[in-house]
Amino acid sequence: MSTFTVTELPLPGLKRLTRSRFEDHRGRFSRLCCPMALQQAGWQGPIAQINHSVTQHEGTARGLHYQRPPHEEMKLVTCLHGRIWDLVVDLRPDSPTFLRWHAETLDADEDGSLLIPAGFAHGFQTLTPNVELIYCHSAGYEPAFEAGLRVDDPALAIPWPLAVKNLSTRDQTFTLIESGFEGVGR
Ligand SMILES: Cc1cn([C@H]2C[C@H](O)[C@@H](COP(=O)(O)OP(=O)(O)O[C@H]3O[C@H](C)C(=O)[C@H](O)[C@H]3O)O2)c(=O)[nH]c1=O
Repeated sequence: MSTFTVTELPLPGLKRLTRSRFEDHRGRFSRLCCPMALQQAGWQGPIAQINHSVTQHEGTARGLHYQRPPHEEMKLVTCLHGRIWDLVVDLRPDSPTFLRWHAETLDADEDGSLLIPAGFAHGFQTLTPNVELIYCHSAGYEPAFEAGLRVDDPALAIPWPLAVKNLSTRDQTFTLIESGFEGVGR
């Protein structure tokens, strides 16, 4: 069984993975992540950490987060319950799509995951109540290297599908992108 099919997305290195599923009279089974298949899809480094988040209310946004070098990280984001609008911003200063964003809808009843290269900010908005996500990270959590962008930054002009709700204080207080913003190059 091939683990997943890979769809290239408009920002270089960003991919949608669609898992193969086994279904029978009991339900369904799919392989969530497998180092060899992930590497073939472009994953670099270990699976250093796996995180789980639960978000109760529809319209909640979390993000836009990234870790600065040398702790920048790849992420594999999968929705286990509910539906989200999952968004990334390309922060690689040498990228032809620097500061461009792209979003994908991830639904627990489908089999998609978003494979996000290092050098991207990531965030999402819940489109249903009771959303559960699982994240694979290629680097461990380094709070001193955590950074973020504002979900309402006019430089990004992100058209969130719903009115944004329930931002954390931290997410409300990131600084806005100013001219000369250099992204997260090494
Ligand atoms: C990421 C992380 C966080 N934490 C602690 C720090 C806070 O005390 C608490 C919640 O963290 P945070 O507010 O950053 O959680 P989210 O707002 O859901 O952010 C996450 O979701 C956005 C959309 C992402 O892309 C990030 O991977 C991730 O930071 O867990 C840890 O102890 N370990 C960790 O690896």
